[in-house]
Amino acid sequence: MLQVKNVTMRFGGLLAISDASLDVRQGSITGLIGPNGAGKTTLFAVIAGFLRPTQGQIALFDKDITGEEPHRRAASGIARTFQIVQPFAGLNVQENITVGAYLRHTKPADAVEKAREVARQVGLEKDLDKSASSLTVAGRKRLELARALATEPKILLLDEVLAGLNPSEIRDIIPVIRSIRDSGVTILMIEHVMQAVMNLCEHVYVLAQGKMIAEGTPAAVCNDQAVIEAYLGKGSAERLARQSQGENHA
Ligand SMILES: Nc1ncnc2c1ncn2[C@@H]1O[C@H](COP(=O)(O)OP(=O)(O)OP(=O)(O)O)[C@@H](O)[C@H]1O
Repeated sequence: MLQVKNVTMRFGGLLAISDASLDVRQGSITGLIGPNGAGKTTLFAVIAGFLRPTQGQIALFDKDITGEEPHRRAASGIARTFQIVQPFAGLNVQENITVGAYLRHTKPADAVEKAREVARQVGLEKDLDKSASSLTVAGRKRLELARALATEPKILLLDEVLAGLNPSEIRDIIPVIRSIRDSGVTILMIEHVMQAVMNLCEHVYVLAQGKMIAEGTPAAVCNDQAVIEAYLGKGSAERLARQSQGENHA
C-alpha cells in the first residue's frame, strides 16, 4: 500500500536517512523502531510530505507521490500524529476533532457528526465539551489520534502515541489502536514501548543512524544481533549470549 523506496534525507552535512526502504501492507499494523536520533520522525515527515527527500520515492497504491504537498497527501488518505501533541488550546475537544473532519465534510453538521463518531472510537465521547488544554496527557494523546482519524485516512502514521503514558494507560489505549486497524485503517507506528510493538505489530522495521538495519516479526528483530548492538552498543549481542549461556549452565 505504502512504499518508501531508497529514501535519503540530508540536512546540510547531516545524513539523517540513508537509502532507507520499507513497505506497508494494506490492513497491517507495521512498526518502525530504532534508537533516539535514528531518523524515524524525519522519515514520517518525508512520507507525509512535510519534507522533500534528497533522493528516493514515496508511493501510495503504486502512485508516486514524492512531489505532492502535504494537503494533497491528506486528501489521498495519509494522516499523521505528532510526538509533541499540540491541540488548538482555545477550542474544546469536539471543535479540535471537527477541524480534521472538514477535510471531507463541507457542511458543519456533517463534520460535527463525524467528530462525534471518532470521539466515540477513541473513548473521548464524555469529554467533547471540555477544553483541549484541560485534558490529561492520556486524553491529549487520544485527541491527537482523533484529529488524525477525523480526516478519514487510509493509512495512519502514529509517532510515539504511547510516550508519556503510564502502564495502565498504555494497556487501555492498545485496544483502541487495534480497533482503528480493524475498522480498515492501515497503521505505521513509531514506538519505543516494546510491549506495545510486540502486542500490535505484525512486521517491524528497525532504523539506526539513518539506515534500515533489520526487518521482520517483532520477536525476530528483538533477537537480531545488529538490532541489539544498535541499542546497547558494539559487542553487546555477544556479551548477552555469553551471559545467558552461563545462566543456562548454572
Ligand atoms: N529539520 C532538521 N534540521 C537538521 N537536522 C535535523 C532536522 N530534523 C531532524 N534532524 C536530525 O536528524 C536526525 C534524525 O532525527 P529524528 O528526529 O528523525 O530521529 P528519531 O529517530 O525520530 O529520534 P527520536 O526517537 O529521539 O524521536 C537527528 O540527528 C536530528 O538532529
